[in-house]
Amino acid sequence: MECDLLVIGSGPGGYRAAVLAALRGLSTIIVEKATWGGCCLNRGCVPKKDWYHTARVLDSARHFEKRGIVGSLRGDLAQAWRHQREVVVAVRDSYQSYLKRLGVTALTGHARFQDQNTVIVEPGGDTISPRAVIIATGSAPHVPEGFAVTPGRVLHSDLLFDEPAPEGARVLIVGGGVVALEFAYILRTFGREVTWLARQDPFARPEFSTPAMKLLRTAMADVGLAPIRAGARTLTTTETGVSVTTTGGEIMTADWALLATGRRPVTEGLDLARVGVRLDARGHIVVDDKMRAAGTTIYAIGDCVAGPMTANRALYEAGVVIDNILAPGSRRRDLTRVPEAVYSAIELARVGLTEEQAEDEGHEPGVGFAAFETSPRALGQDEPEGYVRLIADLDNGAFLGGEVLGAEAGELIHMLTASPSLGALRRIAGTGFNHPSRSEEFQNAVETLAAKWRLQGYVFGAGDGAQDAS
Ligand SMILES: Cc1cc2nc3c(=O)[nH]c(=O)nc-3n(C[C@H](O)[C@H](O)[C@H](O)COP(=O)(O)OP(=O)(O)OC[C@H]3O[C@@H](n4cnc5c(N)ncnc54)[C@H](O)[C@@H]3O)c2cc1C
Ligand SMILES: NC(=O)c1ccc[n+]([C@@H]2O[C@H](COP(=O)([O-])OP(=O)(O)OC[C@H]3O[C@@H](n4cnc5c(N)ncnc54)[C@H](O)[C@@H]3O)[C@@H](O)[C@H]2O)c1
Repeated sequence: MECDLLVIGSGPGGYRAAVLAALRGLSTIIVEKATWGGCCLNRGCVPKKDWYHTARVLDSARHFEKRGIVGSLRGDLAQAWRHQREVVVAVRDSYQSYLKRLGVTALTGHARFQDQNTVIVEPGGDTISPRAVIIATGSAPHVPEGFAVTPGRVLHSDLLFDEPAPEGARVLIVGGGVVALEFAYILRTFGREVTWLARQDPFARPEFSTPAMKLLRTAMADVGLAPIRAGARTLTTTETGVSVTTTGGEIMTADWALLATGRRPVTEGLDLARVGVRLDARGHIVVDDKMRAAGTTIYAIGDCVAGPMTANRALYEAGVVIDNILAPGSRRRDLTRVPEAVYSAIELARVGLTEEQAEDEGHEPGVGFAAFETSPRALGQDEPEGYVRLIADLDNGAFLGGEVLGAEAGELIHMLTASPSLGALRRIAGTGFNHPSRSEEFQNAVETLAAKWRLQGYVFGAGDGAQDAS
């Protein structure tokens, strides 16, 4: 089989690359060895957000009495599991039919390189001669040495989505990353007793600001969640559950455990060495700033490449690579364009540079801020926590980065990703907003920023610098 582009892996990176390639006229084949849609669709973002929505609804019951709602709510994790499964199947069907409509050939099997110009798909043995290849083989849960996954007792996040969650009420979560942050909240809201072991402080994430971490910590504490600062040294299954020995020597028991101990890139069985694709010390595929992994025809994107392991990055990199295949060397990867969002006791989202990064790059950053506590929409929703925080370059009024905390932060962040450029702040200042809405706080944050740092000329378009920012 011949084609312009072969994509290996159908997660968000591979799927998006195949769609963009077909839309732009490339004959495209995509190969998937397991479930179509990869981690994000089947065991990550999509089902997680389905559960997160239910968790938020359950959590809103805290405000029922004062809102005049009578009654209480109780979460049923088994039914919530069935609900996420229905959503996943519906989305998967729509993805597959879209690929079909676009004329993308979808093959099932394990792809491996035979040489620079040939990829074999097993077990069928299809031989493909593509003009370019994108490796988008993603990642898999990392289980620390000495720990064993046992269905029904010791799970990683993949297993949590593959089978209905164990019934036991006492859950032990091991890990201080995003999976732990998100599932500690979801499981707690569904009524589980959560014991949370985190080797590192989960509220010390350099990509988010100190006020963001403070708010997250408070929101977690409000729902009864506080991590124990210790690692898990051993984790064994017992007749009735699990038993953990912490790095401090303490022994704790629970009905079941969730290992949220990271993910590792998947590259096995691809025969990458045959085509000169190199791996770094942690097993990630090494790419240049145009996402080239070997020569000018083999590219890699998403979780199999070093960087934040998010669907957002994989989706963005798909666009970078398709541009580079169509116009070689034309587009450089710029991760400041990729938003990040975390869904926990409070929703957090950010994009662009932090103040520290901005300073390191030679900018003079200034911050503008608008809190939701006076937003009529947020007050009416009983969710006044959070804020919009913007960082601008004081030398030219350019938008450098921003952060949103609070309800729907993952949606609101698009106010900043749509045009992250010199004129972004002026665009927000001049935008017509729906009132009352949470989005209006972006305008307030821009105005606060302008007043505080005397950036009115850049932001409102009159006076010094108006020309620069347009
Ligand atoms: C619990 C959880 C929640 C998450 N929530 C979010 C979120 O809210 N937002 C966000 O941005 N990110 C989230 N993520 C991260 C996100 O899911 C991943 O970053 C994303 O799926 C990576 O996409 P990818 O295309 O690189 O790879 P993957 O989604 O891992 O897909 C790779 C695919 O390649 C296939 N494959 C591998 N080798 C071969 C081969 N040799 N031949 C054929 N096929 C092969 C695999 O079977 C797989 O289907 C979450 C992750 C987890 C675990
Ligand atoms: N909203 C999102 O974008 C989102 C959501 C979920 C996952 N993800 C991505 O998926 C990837 C995996 O997430 P993760 O949270 O599993 O990984 P992670 O790498 O962020 O965190 C792993 C954590 O496990 C801890 N750990 C490892 N061994 C331990 C032990 N023995 N005892 C105690 N703690 C131990 C580490 O210290 C670390 O805090 C991340 O890269 C994340 O960005 C993204």
